[in-house]
Amino acid sequence: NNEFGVTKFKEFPYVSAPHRNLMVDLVSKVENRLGSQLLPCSLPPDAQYYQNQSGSAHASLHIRSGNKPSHSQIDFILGSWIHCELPTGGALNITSLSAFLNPLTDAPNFLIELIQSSPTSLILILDLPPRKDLVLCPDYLHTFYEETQLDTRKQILEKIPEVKPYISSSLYIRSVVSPTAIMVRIETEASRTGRVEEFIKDHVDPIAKEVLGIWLDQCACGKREVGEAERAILEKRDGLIKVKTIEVDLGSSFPRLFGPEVADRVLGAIRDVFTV
Ligand SMILES: C=CC1=C(C)/C(=C/C2=NC(=C3\c4[nH]c(Cc5[nH]c(C=O)c(C)c5CC)c(C)c4C(=O)[C@@H]3C(=O)OC)/[C@@H](CCC(=O)O)[C@@H]2C)NC1=O
Repeated sequence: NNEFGVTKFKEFPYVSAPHRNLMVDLVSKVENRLGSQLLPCSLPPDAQYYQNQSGSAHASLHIRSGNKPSHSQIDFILGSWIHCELPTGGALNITSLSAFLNPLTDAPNFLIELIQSSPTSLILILDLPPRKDLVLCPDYLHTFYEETQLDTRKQILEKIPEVKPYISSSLYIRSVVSPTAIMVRIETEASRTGRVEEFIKDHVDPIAKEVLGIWLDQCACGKREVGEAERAILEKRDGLIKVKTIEVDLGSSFPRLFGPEVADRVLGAIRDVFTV
């Protein structure tokens, strides 16, 4: 019975056109390529759209699980947007799309997050987080990170003057990303309005679509041999990452943004999907 019933997840409201277009295009690219393998979103409606008591924070969550493991190596695809009005008059917008594979393959997952906390600054996280130890498996490093040239895209972005590395305060987060992870913050002068939108349109959009394309071709639709013992190790590692990233990303921000009751409900719904 909330007005979000009419605001579809896929409209990514509250963000600029280039930001919305990018997220809509990425979700469509995933659904067009993997749609036949994905079940419809089965989250309860009050987890698909939720808001805080005062209505100053609105959010949407969309999770589609892969068909039974025998038919798909997709664990689930998760899309989300969060909009919070800040007391300073600005707004916090976090949009994210993540794709998790199941132990039928050991290929990397996909993650993009755009975190905008002011009209002149944006944090971009774009990575194929590894699912195996890169020291123990040199061919994994070669196949997914060297051959795919992911580092060249990272270098292109970091050449842009307003782009600075984003160093997460969480050592855990730093430990789960790949060596080619794009974790940057762009800070523009207040006078240069529209610069962040230009950056998203000219640089983030094409690179994000290329990285997603690599993930779809080489990871989601690639074939990897995974033995029984290895599958058990993958299952454990994947489970630990899901539990821990919910805690790091959402554990403190959700109760603060949505209050304990809504936070518990939505985190519970996410955990139900994450820890199958
Ligand atoms: C595996 C690789 C990962 C990386 C590299 C990674 C990075 C980061 N995400 C952060 C955050 C974040 N993300 C989301 C989306 C989201 N995350 C999950 C997780 O299960 C779900 C289910 C959803 C959809 C609801 C929200 C809502 C949210 C924050 O509030 C938080 C933030 O904006 O703080 C500024 C930052 C926390 C650490 C830091 O402050 O530096 C950091 C940038 N997060 C990873 O998982």
